[in-house]
Amino acid sequence: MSDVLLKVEGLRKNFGALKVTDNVDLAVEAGEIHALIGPNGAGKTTLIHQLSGNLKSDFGKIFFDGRDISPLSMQNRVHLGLARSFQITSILDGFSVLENVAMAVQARSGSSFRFFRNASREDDINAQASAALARVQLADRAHRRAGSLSHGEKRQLEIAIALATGARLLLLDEPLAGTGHEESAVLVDLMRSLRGSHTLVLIEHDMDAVFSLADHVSVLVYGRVIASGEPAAVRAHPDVRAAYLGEEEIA
Ligand SMILES: Nc1ncnc2c1ncn2[C@@H]1O[C@H](COP(=O)(O)OP(=O)(O)OP(=O)(O)O)[C@@H](O)[C@H]1O
Repeated sequence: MSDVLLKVEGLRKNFGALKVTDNVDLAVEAGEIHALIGPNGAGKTTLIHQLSGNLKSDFGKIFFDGRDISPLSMQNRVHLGLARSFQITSILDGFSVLENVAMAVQARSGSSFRFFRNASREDDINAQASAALARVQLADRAHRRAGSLSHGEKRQLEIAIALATGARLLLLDEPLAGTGHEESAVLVDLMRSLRGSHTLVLIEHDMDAVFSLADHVSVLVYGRVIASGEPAAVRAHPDVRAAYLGEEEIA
């Protein structure tokens, strides 16, 4: 039985005369890894901006857990559990890795904490931050300066920060961009480990990673979804093969 967490209906965004996203429908099931692929300029990043609330849509609706979130700000969407990594989070290089995550926990808890002593509140925040770091395999870096992390570790930290905001659905814009082979393998394992407990929507150009990771692939071309389904079916789709001719290798 399907359990759709994110549903998109007829979403559009024009920049002047350019239809950047054009009547996009999507259904993302809870717990799945859903990859958005498509040639350069297809509208993938714009769509992610629309989903996160960073960009207002011209038409269409977005439902998150059954609720119409189309009118909500990015901040309100984050509160509901929809977070865009690599955008809402900016790592503060001068703070420790743990402090970076603790700030996200604190931002989520806001004034809802009712502790008598500050120390117990701080302990609780640090415990939650440590749990998020353990989840992304960065526990041993907790007390390092965030600025000293490698590029791949910073991406792991960004995911920990998104988890610490209480995100149920993570929007990831090219999580593997700029990572080396080993870093990329760590991040792929990390994303795979989140399957089930979290829902991931990711844009990715690394087709090997996409087809090894994704449960569902949607293909955007000129702002339209030309195919959406299980990876094997999407890969074999003639329109998809035609769209990728001369682009990235999809086979
Ligand atoms: N703010 C903007 N104003 C005008 N045009 C824009 C704006 N943002 C994006 N575009 C245009 O919209 C189209 C889609 O851009 P978008 O970045 O969403 O594509 P993409 O699929 O993410 O591409 P890539 O894979 O290269 O990152 C492009 O032609 C781009 O030039």
